[in-house]
Amino acid sequence: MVEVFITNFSNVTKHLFYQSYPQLFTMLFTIYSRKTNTHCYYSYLCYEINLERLYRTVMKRKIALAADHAGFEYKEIVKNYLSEKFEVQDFGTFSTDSVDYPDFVHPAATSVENRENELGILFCGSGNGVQITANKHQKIRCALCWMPEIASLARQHNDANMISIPARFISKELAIEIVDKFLSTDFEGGRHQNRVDKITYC
Ligand SMILES: O=C(CO)[C@H](O)[C@H](O)COP(=O)(O)O
Repeated sequence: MVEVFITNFSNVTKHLFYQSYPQLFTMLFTIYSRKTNTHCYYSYLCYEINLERLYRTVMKRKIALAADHAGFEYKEIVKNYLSEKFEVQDFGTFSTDSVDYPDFVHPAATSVENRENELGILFCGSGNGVQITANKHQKIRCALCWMPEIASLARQHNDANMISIPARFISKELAIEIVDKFLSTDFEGGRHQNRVDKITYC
């Protein structure tokens, strides 16, 4: 039954299914690989990587945004900037009234962990509070970015799936450049993959 299920699906369908039900898909794929005695883990990773690229070209990429009152204005600017090309999910805050950033960051980080959103962008005054909060999540690698080169490196070397922007310390133009670099740069893998793999084992 599992074999029929796996083999009858096109890769695109599999990927879309994986996007919606990652745990169920992974479970079925594991059963299938054991049953057929094939090294499906690697083929799964390969098609995951290739389909990720295909997916990006045909589907709008999903981006989570969250901010506190200090980052609210920058969040709105970035939201407007991204809204045409990306599917943006705004987790708040929705005004400059004083708030506590974890109330907005945790839901945004959870959505990236659950793969409801591919990547996330966070804003607060210094960028630190939102970053520290996001990095409490096991599957989140959130990098504090105050210049575009740091955002590129966060993707290339750290496979960062979220960034934090210090809204009180950089210009709006620079924030947009940082966002552009973050969203257009891929993880390099290789030696960096080994290091990233070791991050959560502490
Ligand atoms: O940067 C931040 C957290 O790292 C916050 O935006 C900052 O602490 C908010 O400060 P205030 O309540 O004084 O506006």
